[in-house]
Amino acid sequence: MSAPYTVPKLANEATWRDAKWPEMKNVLALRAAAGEETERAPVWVMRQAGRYLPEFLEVRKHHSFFECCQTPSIAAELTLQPIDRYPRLDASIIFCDILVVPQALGMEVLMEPSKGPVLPDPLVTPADLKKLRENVDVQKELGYVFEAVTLTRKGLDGRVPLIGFCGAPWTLMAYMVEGGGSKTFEKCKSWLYKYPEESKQLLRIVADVCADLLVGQVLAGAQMLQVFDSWAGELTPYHFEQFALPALIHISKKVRYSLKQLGHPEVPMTLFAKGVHSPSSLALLRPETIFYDTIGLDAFLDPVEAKQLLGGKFALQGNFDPVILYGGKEGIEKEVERVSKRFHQAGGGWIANLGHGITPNVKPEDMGWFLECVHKYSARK
Ligand SMILES: Cc1c2[nH]c(c1CCC(=O)O)Cc1[nH]c(c(CCC(=O)O)c1C)Cc1[nH]c(c(CCC(=O)O)c1C)Cc1[nH]c(c(C)c1CCC(=O)O)C2
Repeated sequence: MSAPYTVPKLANEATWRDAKWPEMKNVLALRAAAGEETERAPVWVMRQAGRYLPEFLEVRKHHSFFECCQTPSIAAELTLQPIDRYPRLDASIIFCDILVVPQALGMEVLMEPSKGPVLPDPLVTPADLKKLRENVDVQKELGYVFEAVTLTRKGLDGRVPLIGFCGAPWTLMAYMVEGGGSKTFEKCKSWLYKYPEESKQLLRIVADVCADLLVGQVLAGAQMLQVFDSWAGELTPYHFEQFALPALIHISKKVRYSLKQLGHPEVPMTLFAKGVHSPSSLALLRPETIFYDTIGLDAFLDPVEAKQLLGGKFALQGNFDPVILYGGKEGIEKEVERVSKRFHQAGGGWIANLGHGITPNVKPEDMGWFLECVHKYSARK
């Protein structure tokens, strides 16, 4: 039988075994990802390197967004900023963006200050699929991400584990077809109705690059992985199952297969499928069916209810409302206490996080207070 997946060709394929990484001082996040009920919840925050930090804005004054992503020394510096500022963070996430995958496929992506991402030449009909680069060489197109990961892992000096990530195929397809963000998702959703087979083909093309990007990050030093399906909630449960989910499973299976072929130990994988709330969709996300270890919840799910639908003794991640950070000291403390009780009741591993990214107007000291509260109230008595 032929191999089910093509393992990417990567520069550090032969050398990862020789890497001498600094000894880990804090592996709480890795333990929780393995399903362990840790003495307190490890905590990190989506978009923890971002515009709420003055030191981030200072760097951004001198470099464009994608220049930051593409220059390994800058990406590493930005990744380390929140870790240096907040000793209470228990994980680091590499500074990059989900849209580097459409770039690797040959699409132009601009980051416009008032609009966010813009793809000036989107995919309009399936005939445009031929514009995409075939057999993407991730080492060539995205080698800068791998370099940034290695530099960061060294710079972390074992303080906390490093998370690698990618966008999910459906979320990336949304950007590639809409040409940027959208309120209605009319164009990308109409592809699913008009061109179901070509949509699946596109999702598969994207998933292949995503998987290779994740494998490359692991060989370069990433210790955990997260897939961001930020627009999963725009789909009906039927379309989530038919389109988004098979592409997510393709990623987890291809990553696991490739790492095994390369002789690398497995790393925990988290799926963050934002807005997936229907009981039937959640029931599809059982780790044993989709091969992800941790399920990230957004703020609109109750951890106990979600756990009942998901079943099993595995880890949940989340799910504080990002607006908690505007709630004032007392408001933050009360809400952390309330949500912590729900996660304790849900049982299994818990990686504390927001239910979506931290927003630009948060005061850095409020983020610090939030982390302090998580340390206090997530402690199991
Ligand atoms: C949808 C999505 C994108 N990017 C990402 C997602 C999935 C998570 C989510 O749903 O928020 C993921 C992402 N983007 C960024 C990271 C870095 C790591 C981290 O700290 O979490 C991660 C994990 C940096 C970033 N990516 C972006 C910034 C800000 C841009 C700037 O500095 O000008 C940062 C720090 C830009 C970006 N990138 C994207 C958008 C919509 C925007 C503009 C809007 C916004 O800023 O929130 C696409």
